[in-house]
Amino acid sequence: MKVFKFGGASVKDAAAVCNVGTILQAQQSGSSYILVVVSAMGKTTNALEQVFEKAFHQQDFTAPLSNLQQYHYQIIRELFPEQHPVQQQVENLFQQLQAYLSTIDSSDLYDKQYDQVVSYGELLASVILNEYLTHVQVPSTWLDCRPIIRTDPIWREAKVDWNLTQNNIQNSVKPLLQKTHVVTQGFLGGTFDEFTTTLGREGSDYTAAIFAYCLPAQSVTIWKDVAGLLNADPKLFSDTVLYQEISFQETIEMAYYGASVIHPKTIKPLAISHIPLYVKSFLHPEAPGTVIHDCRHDKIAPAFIVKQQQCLISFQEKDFAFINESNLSTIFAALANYRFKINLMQNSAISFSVCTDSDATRLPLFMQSLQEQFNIHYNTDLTLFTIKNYDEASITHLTKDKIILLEQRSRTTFQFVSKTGITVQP
Ligand SMILES: Nc1ncnc2c1ncn2[C@@H]1O[C@H](COP(=O)(O)OP(=O)(O)O)[C@@H](O)[C@H]1O
Ligand SMILES: N[C@@H](CC(=O)OP(=O)(O)O)C(=O)O
Repeated sequence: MKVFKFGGASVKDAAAVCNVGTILQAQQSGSSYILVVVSAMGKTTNALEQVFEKAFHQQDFTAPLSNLQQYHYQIIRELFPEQHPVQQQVENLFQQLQAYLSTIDSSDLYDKQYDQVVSYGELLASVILNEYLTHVQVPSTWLDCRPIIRTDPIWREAKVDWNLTQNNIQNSVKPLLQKTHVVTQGFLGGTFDEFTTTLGREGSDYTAAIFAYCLPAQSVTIWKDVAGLLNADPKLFSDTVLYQEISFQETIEMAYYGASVIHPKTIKPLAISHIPLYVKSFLHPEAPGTVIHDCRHDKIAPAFIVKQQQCLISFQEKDFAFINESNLSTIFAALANYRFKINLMQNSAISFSVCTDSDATRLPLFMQSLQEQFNIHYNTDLTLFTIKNYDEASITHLTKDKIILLEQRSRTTFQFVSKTGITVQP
């Protein structure tokens, strides 16, 4: 049993959906079926976020919702003959979404209602892909993952209940995979009282790992618009190098530091169950791509990782007290309380600095909660650069012309926070 994950870029239009069909047709062996995890088409999740934002603030969301409808209808028109039943299914989903949007209550939980709305991207994509596969005679069954992937109600960042989820997958998904491919949604889960949850933005890679761990699968393949795992994002750096083979450990660290090609939570379930992860190009499916698995490296090309929209905050006790375990625990408790992840930290005698993702809503509240005890200084719009497996040449190359506010180096990793960013290549 294998798991394939197709992200937004791989199903962004009708031609892309056809290409997914071709990839699956090439896999048909008759005896081994594939669990297919699909994300929302193209930039649908961003568009649904905009629709939700307007609905929550009681603003008119008709135009962005209608654009989203037209986008999906256009894809269907190009893929299916007229009067195909998929049309009704997609219409039903849009009607359900519209009905939910009309009940949105600004005085109720933002994050909970957000999850109910953005989940429609994956529901639409999975219905369309499943119908398309059936249409081109690839045996396939649609699966609603929400009663299967059981989570807690931490909206937008739900935690998986592994025991329940594994039981569900063993009892209801494994038997299905004896007969057909199964198409399901990435990114989504469900609570015991049947509310939809999401696993964190870009969380469909993680969904693939959850299914793979629980089946267990022989491998996971995530299909991307790049040749595989590269030593840098090709949108930010020229002359990137493909890792043909790389260890789970190297990859988990790259994902943690911000290599957005793989969601950071994806690696752990695969590493502990020794399930190889292939990163392959949906544009060149015949190319080998990258295999991430149990292996050792003597030497590996330095990896350049960039995290944008960073904030560097420094704290000093008002009475010049030393930084110690007690005031650090106060700062850490506030970071946890406001759900800030520490991307880098450093302390000196009387000052503690932390680099986190900027968040215009939570940042002021977080700082307010500490301002009685600490003098707080901060800079926003910063970039955190990381070089894994650095050499001196790579440091010289990357730090050239940068205004550096803080830097740190360990035996393998060099990081700095910079006022100078990096531009996306056209
Ligand atoms: N180290 C890296 N190797 C390859 N791609 C990377 C890397 N870091 C960032 N990326 C970016 O990740 C993108 C693919 O991931 P993503 O957009 O999340 O795909 P999808 O949403 O289709 O699953 C690439 O287009 C590339 O710009
Ligand atoms: N659609 C969700 C989940 C996801 O993982 O998408 P993608 O595979 O396209 O990154 C998001 O955009 O966050």
